[in-house]
Amino acid sequence: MSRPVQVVVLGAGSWGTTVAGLAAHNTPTLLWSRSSAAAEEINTERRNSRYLGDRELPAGLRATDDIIEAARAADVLVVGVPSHAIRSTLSEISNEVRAWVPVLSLAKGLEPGTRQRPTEVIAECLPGHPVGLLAGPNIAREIADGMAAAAVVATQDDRVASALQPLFASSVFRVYRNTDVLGCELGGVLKNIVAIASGMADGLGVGDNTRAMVLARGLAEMTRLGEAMGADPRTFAGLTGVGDLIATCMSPASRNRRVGEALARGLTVEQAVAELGQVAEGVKTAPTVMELARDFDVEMPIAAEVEAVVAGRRTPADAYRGLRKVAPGDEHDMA
Ligand SMILES: NC(=O)C1=CN([C@@H]2O[C@H](COP(=O)(O)OP(=O)(O)OC[C@H]3O[C@@H](n4cnc5c(N)ncnc54)[C@H](OP(=O)(O)O)[C@@H]3O)[C@@H](O)[C@H]2O)C=CC1
Ligand SMILES: O=C(CO)COP(=O)(O)O
Repeated sequence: MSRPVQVVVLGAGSWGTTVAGLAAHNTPTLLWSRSSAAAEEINTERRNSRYLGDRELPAGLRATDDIIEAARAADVLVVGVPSHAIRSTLSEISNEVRAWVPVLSLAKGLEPGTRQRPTEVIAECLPGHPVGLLAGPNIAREIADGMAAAAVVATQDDRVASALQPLFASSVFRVYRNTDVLGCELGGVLKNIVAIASGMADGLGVGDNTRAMVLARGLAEMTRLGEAMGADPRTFAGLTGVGDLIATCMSPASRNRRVGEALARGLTVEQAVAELGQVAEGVKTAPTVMELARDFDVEMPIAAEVEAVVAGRRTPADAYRGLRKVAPGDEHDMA
């Protein structure tokens, strides 16, 4: 009789812990935290109080602070640390993960400096492994509370995604497949920038029409850059595109949206991030996205204003005044 698949999740933040909880309902799951106190709390109290409050974690979930033990145990490796920490985390275990173990990214940012997507960083750190991602409109706390949601496993080889789907799925967590890894990954990355713009709009007290305009034109920017980079434009109309955009721009729990709101309240970006105490990937990713927009010659006026605010060159109110100056052309064209 074959033994069950061992899932290992690296990173015990809000989403890493939640995904580990999903997997633990289906198969043995080990969660690595760099904090021994957090690992102990998960093992003894079945809670990760810093990130998920009092929510109870499944009994089958085990945690460790030993990354070598975790890497060696993995039949499936899930990378749940923020984008800027993927390379340093995987460099510790590059010789420890068995050949052919599939690796799934949860991250929704770009690596500063290299401009690489998480799956590209993973492929460099763990060459030869099938690499993909799990993404979609997935606010961690709602899923940890058992509310219904859907996500996408994206891998180039559809057979790998088919094998991974049931490890994370449940009666309330639907897992779809998509072979457009680039499009799915960019959707998750780019919606964070629009969510900062949406939070700024809410902080400035705009109405629902303005909010809808930011979402619709933000989606147009995401799709334009994605298509220019080689993604399938249809992907942006799906869960990892417009789906994640809506969830992140509307949810009071979204960290990127909350950063935008804090900026509109007059906080500096450093103060906004400190107030949050969790990762908001859009802050670090905004300048990198603008570099890509220039390289691929794509107009991204909303992302440009967000980048200017995050860099401290513009106030949120000025950014919104700036957006009003963009001449509206054909809806399907550039700006
Ligand atoms: N939260 C959500 O709803 C969702 C998040 N995501 C994405 O998942 C990724 C992780 O986010 P999330 O779990 O929410 O983030 P959190 O801020 O909640 O947690 C980050 C985790 O990564 C660890 N970490 C941070 N820096 C390092 C480092 N340099 N080396 C090793 N570990 C590190 C933290 O450890 P410590 O606690 O010790 O600081 C913590 O365990 C992000 O890319 C995010 O965009 C995707 C979908 C949903
Ligand atoms: O990606 C997310 C939901 O799908 C979480 O968004 P935040 O990182 O803004 O909280």
